[in-house]
Amino acid sequence: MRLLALHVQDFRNLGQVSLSPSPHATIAVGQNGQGKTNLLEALYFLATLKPLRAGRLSELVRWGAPAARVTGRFLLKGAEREISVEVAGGVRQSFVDGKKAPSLEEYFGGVSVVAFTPDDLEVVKGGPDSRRGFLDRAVFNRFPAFLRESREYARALKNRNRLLRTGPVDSVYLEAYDETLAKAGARVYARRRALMAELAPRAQATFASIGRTPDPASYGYRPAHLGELDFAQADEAALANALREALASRSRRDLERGFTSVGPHADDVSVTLGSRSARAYASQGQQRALVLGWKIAEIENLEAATGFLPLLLLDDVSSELDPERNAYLMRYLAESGAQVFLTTTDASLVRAAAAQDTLWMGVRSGAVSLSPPGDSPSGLSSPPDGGEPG
Ligand SMILES: Nc1ncnc2c1ncn2[C@@H]1O[C@H](COP(=O)(O)OP(=O)(O)OP(=O)(O)O)[C@@H](O)[C@H]1O
Repeated sequence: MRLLALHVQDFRNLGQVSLSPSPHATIAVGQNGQGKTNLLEALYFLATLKPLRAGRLSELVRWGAPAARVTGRFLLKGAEREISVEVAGGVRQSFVDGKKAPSLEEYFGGVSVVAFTPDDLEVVKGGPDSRRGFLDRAVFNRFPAFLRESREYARALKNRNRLLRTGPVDSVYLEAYDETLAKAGARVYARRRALMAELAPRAQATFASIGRTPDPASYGYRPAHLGELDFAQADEAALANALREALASRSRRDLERGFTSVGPHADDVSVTLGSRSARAYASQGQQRALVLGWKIAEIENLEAATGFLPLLLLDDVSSELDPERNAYLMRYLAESGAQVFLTTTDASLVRAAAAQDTLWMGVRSGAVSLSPPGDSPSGLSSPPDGGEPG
């Protein structure tokens, strides 16, 4: 898979951007607050239909503009196809080759992306919700149908919570809501479990080579409150049963509190180092190495599963990693052959990922200036005047 062309219109502070990315590294250099992350976010949104940071879709539309639109032309299995996503009036619409996308499967058609941001580096010590988001992003990348499945779960959860808040509830009525929630929840459990089965061993192995510690890492997911269930082996019907029972047994408490206390939305991912909680005991450098191990595993896992390397989006992570781990990452990117987009305020931090055909771009006040391929800002360790190389 390769992105041949990208067009962005009125997305956040970006007015109009058209570029033909390098098959390898495309690097956006600029000072803080200029629009570098917005460019990656546009690409992430195109490839996943999910915002990277925004809470609401309307945040993605450039202030004062009626709509935001991102279009990408991809080379996939020898054929070219164009996908677009548009946001207008808080509503998203997706297109394939200029026509409304008939289905998500048709839209994605093999496009996949892995993003790596400074927020990811904080995930080990953050709260369960950020780890869940982190896990689910990997699940979306691996199983695009999860976009719809997780929404179904979110809808069922919202409906049950609304019912709990409206006061005394007929138990037969509540059971019907539990049934819907349990089925949708079982799907989410199964998807997360499948992803973890593939990813965790790879992440553990990658960490072993970058962690600089004799302690092994482990990454695990086990839903809470499912009793004696053998989570690793249970089929989807058994998962749904277990969740239905957990919902029923906690319904009094849920009614008192007005929200659902069990289900995939309340789970956590455990990350341990030498069998101790990494959140509680790992150093900051170790925590970041644990995340780096996970991200590299995600890339390799997607390649193994789909036969393609995903697009890689790295938002200013180099300045957050120590020099040794940054060097590891840059070497990995250069050797992997992946198509990668990097942002940085300091070109010297990412130069090791650049090859002869790197496309360097400067980003300033939402405008992108391009340097011809190969015209790297050599000797430019800190780009002058807002980072317009070349
Ligand atoms: N919907 C929007 N319309 C117009 N401008 C927006 C919108 N959303 C965000 N911005 C602007 O985008 C800018 C931030 O861009 P971005 O996050 O891409 O910065 P950056 O270049 O990655 O900076 P940093 O290096 O600090 O991460 C801010 O000036 C913000 O006000």
